[in-house]
Amino acid sequence: MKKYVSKFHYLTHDLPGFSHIQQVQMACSAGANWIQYRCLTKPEDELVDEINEIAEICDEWGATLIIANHYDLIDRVDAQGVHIDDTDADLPTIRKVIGQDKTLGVSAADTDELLKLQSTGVVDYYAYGPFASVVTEEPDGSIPIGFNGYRQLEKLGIEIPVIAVGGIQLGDVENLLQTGVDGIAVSSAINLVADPATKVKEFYRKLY
Ligand SMILES: Cc1ncc(COP(=O)(O)OP(=O)(O)O)c(N)n1
Ligand SMILES: Cc1ncsc1CCOP(=O)(O)O
Ligand SMILES: [Mg+2]
Repeated sequence: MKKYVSKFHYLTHDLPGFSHIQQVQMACSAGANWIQYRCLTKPEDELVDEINEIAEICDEWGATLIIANHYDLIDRVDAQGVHIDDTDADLPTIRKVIGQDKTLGVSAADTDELLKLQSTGVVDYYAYGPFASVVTEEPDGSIPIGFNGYRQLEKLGIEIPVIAVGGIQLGDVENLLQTGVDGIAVSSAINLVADPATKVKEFYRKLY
């Protein structure tokens, strides 16, 4: 079943003084229609409450909610899908756990990983990156893909939407879209600036 995947994925981030809930309120009210809750710090019981509070905000604004990694929580939260950052995860099992109706996105860092994901037949979109260096993370050895890397996608015969991610700034959007990617995912370029809501709107204006 082919599912709708937005051109713009807004990712929350663990930040002092700007909670995930505040981030989602900001993004939805600025027009974001696809929110990924990416919390790497909280225990499970706190996650469930926070995700359900965020789900209410998303419902109010008509935004899709994806949760990063915690697919095992899917029956306890009102989210429309899951993003898995580990390409080596047992994706067919994860698909079984979440069911056919939920969206399943997975990260890939090179073309071999993309092809491996494609061979599973259970993934709805690929997040391919990092595009450039990611300021909020310790270096993990990933080689930035850059515009040229995304231009190679056409030759690979990838049939599922590819979302560029990692270190994307507003000024990169036009050129990224010309490479053939289906969309972009952004966290830092929005969450770390003084006026994040204006930045969300600027990303939308570049994308549509
Ligand atoms: C849309 C999207 N892309 C990437 C990630 C996470 O990035 P990744 O580097 O694959 O994983 P971690 O840094 O979280 O280990 C994401 N969550 N969503
Ligand atoms: C944390 C992370 N690591 C690789 S992609 C990604 C998500 C967002 O990257 P950015 O914060 O640069 O938009
Ligand atoms: Mg990473």
